[in-house]
Amino acid sequence: MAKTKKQSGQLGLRMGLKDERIPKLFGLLLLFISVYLTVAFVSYLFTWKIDQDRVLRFSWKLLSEDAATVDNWLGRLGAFLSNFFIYFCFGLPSFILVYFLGRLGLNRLRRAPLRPMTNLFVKLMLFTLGLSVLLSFAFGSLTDFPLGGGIGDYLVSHLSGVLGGFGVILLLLLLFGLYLIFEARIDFNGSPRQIRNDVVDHFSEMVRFRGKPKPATAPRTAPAPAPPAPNLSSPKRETDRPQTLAPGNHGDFEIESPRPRPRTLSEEGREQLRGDQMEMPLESVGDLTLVGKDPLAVGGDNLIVADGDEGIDTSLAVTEENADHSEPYDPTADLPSYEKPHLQLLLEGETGKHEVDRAELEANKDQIIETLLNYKIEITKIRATIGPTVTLYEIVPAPGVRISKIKNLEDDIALSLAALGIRIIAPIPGRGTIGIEVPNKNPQMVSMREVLESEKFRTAKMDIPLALGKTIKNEVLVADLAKMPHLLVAGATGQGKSVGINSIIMSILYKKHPSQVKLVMIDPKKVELFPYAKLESHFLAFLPGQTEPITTETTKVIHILNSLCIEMDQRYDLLKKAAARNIKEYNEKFVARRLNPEKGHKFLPFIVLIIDEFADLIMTAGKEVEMPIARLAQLSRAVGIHLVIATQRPSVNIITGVIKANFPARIAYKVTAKVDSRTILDSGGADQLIGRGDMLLSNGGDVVRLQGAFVDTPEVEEVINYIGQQRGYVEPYLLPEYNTDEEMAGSGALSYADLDDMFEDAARLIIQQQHGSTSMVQRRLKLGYNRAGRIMDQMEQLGIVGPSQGSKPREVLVYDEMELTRFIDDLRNRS
Ligand SMILES: Nc1ncnc2c1ncn2[C@@H]1O[C@H](COP(=O)(O)OP(=O)(O)OP(=O)(O)O)[C@@H](O)[C@H]1O
Repeated sequence: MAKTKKQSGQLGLRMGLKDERIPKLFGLLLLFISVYLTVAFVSYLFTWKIDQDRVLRFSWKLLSEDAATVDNWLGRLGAFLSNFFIYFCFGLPSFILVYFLGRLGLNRLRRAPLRPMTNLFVKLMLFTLGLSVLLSFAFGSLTDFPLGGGIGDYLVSHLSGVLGGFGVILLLLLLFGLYLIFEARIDFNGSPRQIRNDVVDHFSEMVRFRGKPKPATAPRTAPAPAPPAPNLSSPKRETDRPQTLAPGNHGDFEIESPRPRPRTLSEEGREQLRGDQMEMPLESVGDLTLVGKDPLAVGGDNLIVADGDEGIDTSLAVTEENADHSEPYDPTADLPSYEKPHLQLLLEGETGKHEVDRAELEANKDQIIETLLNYKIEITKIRATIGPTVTLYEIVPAPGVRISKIKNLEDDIALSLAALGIRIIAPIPGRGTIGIEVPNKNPQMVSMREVLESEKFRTAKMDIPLALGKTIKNEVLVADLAKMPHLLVAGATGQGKSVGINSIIMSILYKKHPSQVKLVMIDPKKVELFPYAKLESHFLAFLPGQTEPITTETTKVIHILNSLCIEMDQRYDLLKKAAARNIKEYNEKFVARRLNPEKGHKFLPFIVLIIDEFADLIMTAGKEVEMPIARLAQLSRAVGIHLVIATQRPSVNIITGVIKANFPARIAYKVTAKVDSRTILDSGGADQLIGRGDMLLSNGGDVVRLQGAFVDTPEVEEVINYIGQQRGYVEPYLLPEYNTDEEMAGSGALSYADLDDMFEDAARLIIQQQHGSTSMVQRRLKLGYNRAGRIMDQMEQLGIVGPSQGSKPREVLVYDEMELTRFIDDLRNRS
């Protein structure tokens, strides 16, 4: 009994020490001390002359001597401590130590690992000493103030005795040089400007010191020009308005606050119209209701499908490491100086042009009513919602009127309204009303800039937010590509598809750091995406040895698609090892340092594959392209690989059943025939669009009409240049090597029949264990020495393991079992 009590007492003690409140308390105390000393030191700068005599006279007894008065703002303790540190120790650089105390306090409060603090302490201590010497040496004789403190003065007098004054200067320079080489690791190969930039970067980084140690494997970034200053001379559309961002905050959506642009009368009128909710009897003159809710926005945000990631088998043992709550891993730390593009690089939207005057509304409404009456369709109410390019008239038919009847009159109504692009939605899903969309006489262009600066986009907490355009209700629609999870874009030529692709890419570039998203670009037409090649060392991913980062040739495309499949398999493997269901969970674990990089774990960026025009690919390579696309589309969602594929040939031999089945989210621009619309959306509608970025977005059935955001090629180039000029990764993001069948066949003249019966088991074992040892195969599979040796040789011939290395195990060259299965299937098919 006594023993149990003792045990529980120990347990209590242990729990007490482990109690996370203790380091926090300690941290708070340190912070207090740091603030206290800062104030005392600052006060010392003003009061040192008055206080010094008293402090020196009383020494530490000052603290207990009530009669002694001092001027320091923090009393006798403040006077004593500041005198001690500044006068006796380090002079002005004492502030550096106070800074360190503050950092340590924060570190304890956050319960981050202590090791970086030790490093920081050593660094700052040396820096403090060096600075004390420098100050004493250079300015000590100019003032009575103890600039370098007692220690600085002592070292200077001692050193200058030994080395002479000039010797001290040389010594200081030597120390600085050593610091640059060993600590700042400055590369002296660059131009003087680059070296200077690197030094400045280093020191500013140190002062900012985020305490996030770079991962051991982090590539060192090459010296490159510092990020360019914001381009203040970027072109403006129409008006040359003042800058709206504070310098230095470019692209930082949180702090950027656009100045409200001057409103035009017509805009104000519109706003008011939109705000109004008027329901009037039909007979009255202005019997229009302007609604505030978008009846069509059945999609809206709902477009983003619920997060039902296809889970993977997580039964494997969890290999969690570093459960000691170290400081989170910061994927952006490899490129800390990267600045997202700022909004001034884009043109401002047109203003004052988009008038929808009341007369137009009334005329359209009257005509709709009249036309319907001609066909004996009575209605009880009509409401209008004005969008950027079209106005939606929502009508409530009189009881007893069949909806199909109205639907059949679509062409007649269009004819009588003498306008192109009438689209009838009968009924509007979930509302039981009928929608008639009529194009506005003066359509409004939706600029990329206004959608990017919208609150919705700026605050979007999505994995891959895409600001696609504005809905009929003039609301910016932001969709998450990660949840779509792939996007098929189609439309006749010249209707806005390329602009749409650019706006998708812009959304990503404006929101994401290069460590978070990688783009794989395929452009068989060779003209659309080539400007993005400049993002090679920032955002692009491609194959090793690929000279052009944007893939244009069909054979290379096949390689890259298969390589992405391998990347997908490898990612699944990593997820499985980490017992994570999807990339989000995986990265969360990695960031929390619960996955060990030494076991192959790494932060996984999202990968977005963009194919601008896949028609030619399907025509020339058929299944070879279609199959990997389908495989990726089916499986890649959970591992963060998303596809955006576009075509201007929306026919069934291009948008095949296989492709359609795997792309629930689709965008249709204007097409010429209803059948094309059906091919893309499974319904008509795209043939009635008006072009120039007018589009329908469908996600698993819901269809939303949008006016796509417009971004012009020069704007795109500005943004690309802004990013391209910044320092990038030394190593671009490379996809796994893909060996073609011929290459694999060359790896050995072995046929499937030649393989030992136990070959597959042995290969699986080796791959699972990632350990190429013959004796392990022997032992685990109960095989004789010779047979196991033969199997190993066969594996070597097939490139599964490397050559024998004497007594050491062979290198395992195949990473996961899926790859092995592919290997074996290929062999089997060939024989
Ligand atoms: N969102 C938009 N807002 C306003 N105008 C647009 C928009 N998108 C496209 N346009 C207009 O339509 C023209 C053609 O657009 P775009 O080049 O994107 O078409 P496309 O379908 O890609 O053509 P192609 O298939 O020949 O490449 C643009 O130059 C522009 O004038």
